[in-house]
Amino acid sequence: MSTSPPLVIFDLDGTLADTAGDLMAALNFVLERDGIPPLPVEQARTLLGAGGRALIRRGYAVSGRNIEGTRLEELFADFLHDYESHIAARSALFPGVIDALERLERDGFAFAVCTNKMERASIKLLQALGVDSRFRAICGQDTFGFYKPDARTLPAVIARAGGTVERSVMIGDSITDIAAAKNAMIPVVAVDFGYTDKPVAELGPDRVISHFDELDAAVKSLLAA
Ligand SMILES: O=C(O)COP(=O)(O)O
Ligand SMILES: [Mg+2]
Repeated sequence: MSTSPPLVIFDLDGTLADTAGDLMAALNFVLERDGIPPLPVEQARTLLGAGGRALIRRGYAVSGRNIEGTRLEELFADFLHDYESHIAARSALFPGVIDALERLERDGFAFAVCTNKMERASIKLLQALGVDSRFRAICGQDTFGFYKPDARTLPAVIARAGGTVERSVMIGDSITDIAAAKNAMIPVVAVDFGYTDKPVAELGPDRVISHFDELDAAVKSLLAA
């Protein structure tokens, strides 16, 4: 008999938490130091989803500058240092997250986080938001040596959280999450309030929700299927 609970795996930036204000502030810290005008927080939509290095590369590319190699690594270290100093100053859980976790927990679900943030920053953010202890595993871009959308990522998170691939669902806001789930043949619910330049409904998720109040029904219908 299996004792593994059904598992709900959450993306972090743009899914569990609205973090664009702090991420864009840290990006603007490095851009401004290089004499580049700050980017508006609305631009997060086109810049976030693939992790901090991608954010920096895309942020510099807006003004036509190509950043790679050791320069990228230096900027990434400075970005992370700045970001971690104000990690939840302008960040908050999206409405209904806590209530949804409590309802699903009462129904026997367990939870994990799979993000392309660094693991340390992810844990620090979830601690600051008061929810870290609710997750059986908090996995970041540097946790396994591969990351979303690599097909191995979600199975690795599931193994760490003590779940099974057959009874897991991914919740995310971007093409990266939807591709990671499809690559691992795991059903995926997209939230439509996160960071994506293309509407998530066009990216082929199994369900789309606009509020966490709709999460339970979406997850249960996918696991029953
Ligand atoms: O912020 C990013 O670029 C990635 O973070 P996410 O995987 O939690 O969305
Ligand atoms: Mg995201």
